[in-house]
Amino acid sequence: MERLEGKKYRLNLMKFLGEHKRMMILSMIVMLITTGLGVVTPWLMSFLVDKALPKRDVNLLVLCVAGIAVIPILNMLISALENVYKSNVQTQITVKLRFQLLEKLLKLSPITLSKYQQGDITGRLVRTCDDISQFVTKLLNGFNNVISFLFVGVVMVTMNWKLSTIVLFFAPLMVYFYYRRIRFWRTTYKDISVAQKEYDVFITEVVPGLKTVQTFQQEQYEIEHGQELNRKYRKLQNQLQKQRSFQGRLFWELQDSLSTSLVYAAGIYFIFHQQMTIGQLLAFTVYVPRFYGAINSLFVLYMDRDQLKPEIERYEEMMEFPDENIDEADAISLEKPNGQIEFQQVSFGYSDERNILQDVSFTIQPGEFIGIVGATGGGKSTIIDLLLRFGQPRTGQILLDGQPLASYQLQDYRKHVGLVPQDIFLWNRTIRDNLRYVNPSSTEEEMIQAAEQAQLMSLIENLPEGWDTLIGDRGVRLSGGEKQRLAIARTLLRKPSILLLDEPTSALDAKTEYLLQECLEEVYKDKTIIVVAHRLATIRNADRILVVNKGRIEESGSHEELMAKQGYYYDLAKQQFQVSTLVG
Ligand SMILES: Nc1ncnc2c1ncn2[C@@H]1O[C@H](COP(=O)(O)OP(=O)(O)OP(=O)(O)O)[C@@H](O)[C@H]1O
Repeated sequence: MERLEGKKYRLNLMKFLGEHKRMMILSMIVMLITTGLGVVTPWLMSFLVDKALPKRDVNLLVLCVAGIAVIPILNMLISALENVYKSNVQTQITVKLRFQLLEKLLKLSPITLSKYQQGDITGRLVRTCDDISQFVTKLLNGFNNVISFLFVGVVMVTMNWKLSTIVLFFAPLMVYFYYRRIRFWRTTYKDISVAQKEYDVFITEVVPGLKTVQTFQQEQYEIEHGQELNRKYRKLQNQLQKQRSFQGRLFWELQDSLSTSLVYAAGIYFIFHQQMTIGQLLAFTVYVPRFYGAINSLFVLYMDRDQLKPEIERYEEMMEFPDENIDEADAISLEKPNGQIEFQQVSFGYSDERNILQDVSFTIQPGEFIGIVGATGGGKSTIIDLLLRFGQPRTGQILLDGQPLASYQLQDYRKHVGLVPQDIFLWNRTIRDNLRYVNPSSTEEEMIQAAEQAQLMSLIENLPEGWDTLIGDRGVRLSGGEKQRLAIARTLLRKPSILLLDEPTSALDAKTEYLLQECLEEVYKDKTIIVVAHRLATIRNADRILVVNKGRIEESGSHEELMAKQGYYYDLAKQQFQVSTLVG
């Protein structure tokens, strides 16, 4: 299925900060204070050496020493406060990013999402959001560094502009170094992001697949596979960290010692020529590493931004998908459908290369019970998917009560359609909660009625905790047939006007299937029912049977008509039943 062109989505990280103005302002104030305090200490030191000491002014001396002692404590307290604010902002941004992405995912069709691996989606929903929000708070540190850089710069220039000019000598060198390195590291960042995704996918597959792993004794293979993925990730991370810390650290130390030596040499020269005081030189020895430290941190922030880029792109890619579960501007509401469904030359494919359904046309009258059978992979479930509006026909159209399906408000339409899918999904909640999920306002009587219709009551009555039994992940504590009956009861509780059942009884014994069918036919005699089945017994009583093969309707008619035709259906039946008993 071709991807619809979505609007470009760009994550504006600054906007996130803007949305937390109060906290940002507080954080900024705290940062200004801490940066200011950081500048005051060296200034007090120079004051102590140049003014208090020569004058032997005890009061001034005590004041300077007290200031030098108290400022770090104040700094620490204020920084702790700032950290609390920052982590608060970070949590809020994580929640917002996750929620925004979840909201988007819920607007996409399962067909679109089937192109992605589950682990990849979970990774985006959790880790990617965490990484992004962590970076957003690092941006606050970036402001801190800019302020520190400007503050220290201004104080240095005011103190001694000549020495300040010499100090700046190393700045272009630093810019050049980082410029070269950043370009080199960029590829590694991408590889790390891919390796992370691979591990996410592996772990989300291996846990639900535990039964398969153990049955086929592939534990060792999975351990080795997991180790291999981890090794790859660790190797890339180590390589990057080694380069970042070793090359970065080496350059930083070199630059630090050279600039400090130059400051000392030039400073002593200026002192000899009475162009500078000893106190000022002392202050410079503290300011210079702080000045370059701020520049260094800004580059580190830039590198972190680079590292985060693939993650941001992963997030944006998902957000760029156009919403699929939205209505046309003039969509009409649907009070209660009669249930007449018409496929008019419908073609559909999941990818551009191949059509799964080809020119499919049929009409279902209100209240008809339709069976769909055919070879595996022929497109039966795809017909159900289209009826649920998970995809749009590539050509042709589907009508409900004479109107295009797409012209109805989607939420309205889906209210009237009930599905029992082939691949049943149940929540790890109680039986009661699984039923209530589809109709929270249902009464106890309605739930019992749905359970009775789905032949589920015998199960509930035999469970020690009855309705309040927890059924495990995806209903793992239930048998296949029990899951199917619970899924049927759940759908019946919705009281849909159109009932779609995709292999609903494949795991049931013949007697239970018979009882269920009797019940369904009775309850749904005036409603439209479409049942996809491989077992022909399931649809034998249908008003009409559509035989789907390779994306086309090969035959259609009642069981008797199709048997008499001796075509595709007859061959299918021959494989399943004693032909003589059926024809008779
Ligand atoms: N989400 C998807 N993405 C890509 N291809 C898909 C997707 N779902 C189904 N297909 C392909 O579409 C074809 C028809 O699938 P469909 O599930 O409709 O067949 P079916 O007749 O219901 O088969 P079965 O009887 O085995 O359930 C298959 O070849 C299948 O591989």
